[in-house]
Amino acid sequence: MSAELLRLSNISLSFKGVKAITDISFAVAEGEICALIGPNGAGKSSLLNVINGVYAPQEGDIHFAGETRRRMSPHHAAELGIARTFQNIALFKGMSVLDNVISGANLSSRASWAEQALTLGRAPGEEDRQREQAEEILDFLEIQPWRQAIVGELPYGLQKRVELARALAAQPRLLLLDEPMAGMNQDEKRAMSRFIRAANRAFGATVVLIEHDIGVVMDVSDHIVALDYGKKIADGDPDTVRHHPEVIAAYLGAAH
Ligand SMILES: Nc1ncnc2c1ncn2[C@@H]1O[C@H](COP(=O)(O)OP(=O)(O)OP(=O)(O)O)[C@@H](O)[C@H]1O
Repeated sequence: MSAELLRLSNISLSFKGVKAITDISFAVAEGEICALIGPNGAGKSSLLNVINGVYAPQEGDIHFAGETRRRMSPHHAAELGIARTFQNIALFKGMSVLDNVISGANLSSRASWAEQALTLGRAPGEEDRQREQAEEILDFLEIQPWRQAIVGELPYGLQKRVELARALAAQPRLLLLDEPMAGMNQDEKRAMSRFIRAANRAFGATVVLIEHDIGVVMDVSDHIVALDYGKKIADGDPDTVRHHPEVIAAYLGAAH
């Protein structure tokens, strides 16, 4: 069995006294694809925001790559190799596909921001390396034909793929994908699932994703954690979680 990359221990988070997450614990093994599922408002996005340091939980600890902490800044999370995509695409819409992907590489660059701005130190060689790597990722995700296209002018499904490319350019150890298939038709979802699986294998990135389409979730994930009203209701392999009575009741539409 693979080593643990991430473990959440007894995480609780509330907003002005309203509980979004209650006492959630689970572990993600290095190299796996883990899906967070649950109805609207179950706490899935909040949990991603805890993992990448945007929200500070009131209780609990996050263990990541050998470090344990209550919270970390988003900046530190990026340095540790945590990258993410967003429910509503967060790309530079007026820039080219290639430049967007290169901007993702900058997040993990060893040259400091000041060095890059002044093109001192490691920055010039770094720039070539980043461009080369960005081109490789564009090839891998089959978006090379649009490399010079302006992102905002591309169809939605392709923009989602560019966002995945940008996150991969940071060479993450942990990739957080918030609804990577949202708004896609079945063909686009199938293609995106294939790219996520391929990226997981080829780049060795562990993935935690949020997805509502249960068919896609069953197909793409090794491990599923189900939430309802901020609590964990099931945790295991897809087959176990699919047949869990609380999951059937809460998520798959049976009456409460
Ligand atoms: N910044 C915030 N301020 C106040 N309440 C919040 C905030 N973020 C989330 N919440 C609340 O926390 C709860 C969990 O929300 P969250 O967005 O994490 O759920 P979700 O499972 O991702 O839902 P969805 O599938 O609709 O995206 C909800 O009740 C939500 O209203």
